[in-house]
Amino acid sequence: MNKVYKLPIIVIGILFIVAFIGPIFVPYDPFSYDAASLLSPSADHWLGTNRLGQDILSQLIYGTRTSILIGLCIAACSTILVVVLGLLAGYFPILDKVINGVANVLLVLPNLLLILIIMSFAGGGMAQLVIILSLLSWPSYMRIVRSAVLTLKEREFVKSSQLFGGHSLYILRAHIFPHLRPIVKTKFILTCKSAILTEAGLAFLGLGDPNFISWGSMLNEAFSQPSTFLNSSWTWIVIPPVLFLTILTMSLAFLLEEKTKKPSKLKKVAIDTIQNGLDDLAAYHVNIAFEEKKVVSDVSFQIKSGEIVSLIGPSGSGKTTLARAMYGLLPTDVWSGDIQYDGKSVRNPQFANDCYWKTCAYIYQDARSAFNPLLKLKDQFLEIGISMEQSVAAVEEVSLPKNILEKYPHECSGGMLSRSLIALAFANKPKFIIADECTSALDPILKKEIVLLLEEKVRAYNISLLFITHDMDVAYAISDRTLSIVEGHVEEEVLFNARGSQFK
Ligand SMILES: Nc1ncnc2c1ncn2[C@@H]1O[C@H](COP(=O)(O)OP(=O)(O)OP(=O)(O)O)[C@@H](O)[C@H]1O
Repeated sequence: MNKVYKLPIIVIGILFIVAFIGPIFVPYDPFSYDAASLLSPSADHWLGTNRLGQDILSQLIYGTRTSILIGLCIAACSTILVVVLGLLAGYFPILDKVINGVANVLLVLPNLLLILIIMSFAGGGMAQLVIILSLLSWPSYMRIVRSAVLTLKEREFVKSSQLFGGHSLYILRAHIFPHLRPIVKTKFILTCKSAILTEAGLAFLGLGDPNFISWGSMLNEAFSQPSTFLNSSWTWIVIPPVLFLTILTMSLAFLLEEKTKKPSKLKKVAIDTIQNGLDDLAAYHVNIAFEEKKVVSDVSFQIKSGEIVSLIGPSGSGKTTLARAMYGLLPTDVWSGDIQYDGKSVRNPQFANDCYWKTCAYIYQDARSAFNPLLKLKDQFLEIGISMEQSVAAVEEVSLPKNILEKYPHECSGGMLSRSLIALAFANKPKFIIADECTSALDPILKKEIVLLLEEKVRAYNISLLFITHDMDVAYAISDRTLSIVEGHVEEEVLFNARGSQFK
């Protein structure tokens, strides 16, 4: 586990123990005035006493409990409001106007002023504070949850659950809420932090609940005497509550750091001296594992300039995983070995900048999800660094009309998008292309068309192609060689004169 992630958990754990077990062991009643005023730290009073003769250590321990309880109560109430109202507003259009309207009103109100006025008139009780802060702190995050729900309810898995007759509450709980967990976690932690700070601020201003000791009320008491900073008493009456407040709020902020995933158990294999000549695509001793599960074992192969090699294998054998590693799309800690294009390693952080769409291109399995739905196709062509004229030439080369560049992906058919993706891959005339089951979603006629187009272009420009498929016919029809992958092991099957089988 990441150290930055672990430390705040330990600190917060210790503060919880102090808050909930500490009061059992406190040496003095935090409200009693029995001791002398402003005693410096000693064996009797470890952190000294304040102006009223109250024990600072006992107050600090009770203050920790108050701050943590306030933070947890407000964060829980506010987060429940955010989730429930956000789900209802996003999923049921009829409730959206009402909930959104209330949120809009609350968002324009000056919160701090409102809290000060209400706390002054309501007497500053803890219950009032929890209610006011919970009611004022939900609108902004509710809007985020609502937007996420609006997007999620258009996704296919939600639509199909609706078609199967799923009840709205079931869909909200099982299909939508799990996607909101990162937002909910962030909201809970940030609200907890700001509630602790707000309570401390109000108590410091003298608007806290007089029945509870809090870090803010300790500071209020410390600053109520003009001589605080004229002698050394500030070191034991000001520093402890400020330090605890800082430590707790900083730990909460760091709690938002992402936990690193468990690293996969891959042995680093020493790579032999690089043997591939230029113009080769080479994989050396590639091993891929996700946590405990090994997906690809010690795979090595080379593809020479202009060669078409198919990687075939049953579903789940590791084809896509290997292809993703070959294009540098997998995190480097889940795979070992090396993969090189023209002697350039995908492990090099500069590889993506220097080579993507220039030296090598990748044709994704699903053309529709490869394009950004909010950008016209022309913007996505220009993104790879070619001019408008080159984009027009690229689409015309795959027999598409040039006006397709003015369309958004949703205005194109699956076949048009597959052709566009091929046009994009060939636009810079790269030396290598990896095509990952790029025809799997197409009907047989279109599949044949796209495969033959791909082969024609690859041969015409002498490009090396790694074609991933589980369709043997297609593999035999267009490849110079096939590699078959079974349970993560690659075996080579050389084919002579195989091209021209029944696929054509
Ligand atoms: N991110 C991941 N975490 C854990 N396991 C994964 C991950 N990605 C893939 N796998 C596992 O790796 C194995 C190979 O998956 P992969 O998608 O490479 O298969 P495939 O040969 O391309 O299958 P298909 O032809 O059905 O697409 C599967 O068992 C899969 O569960």
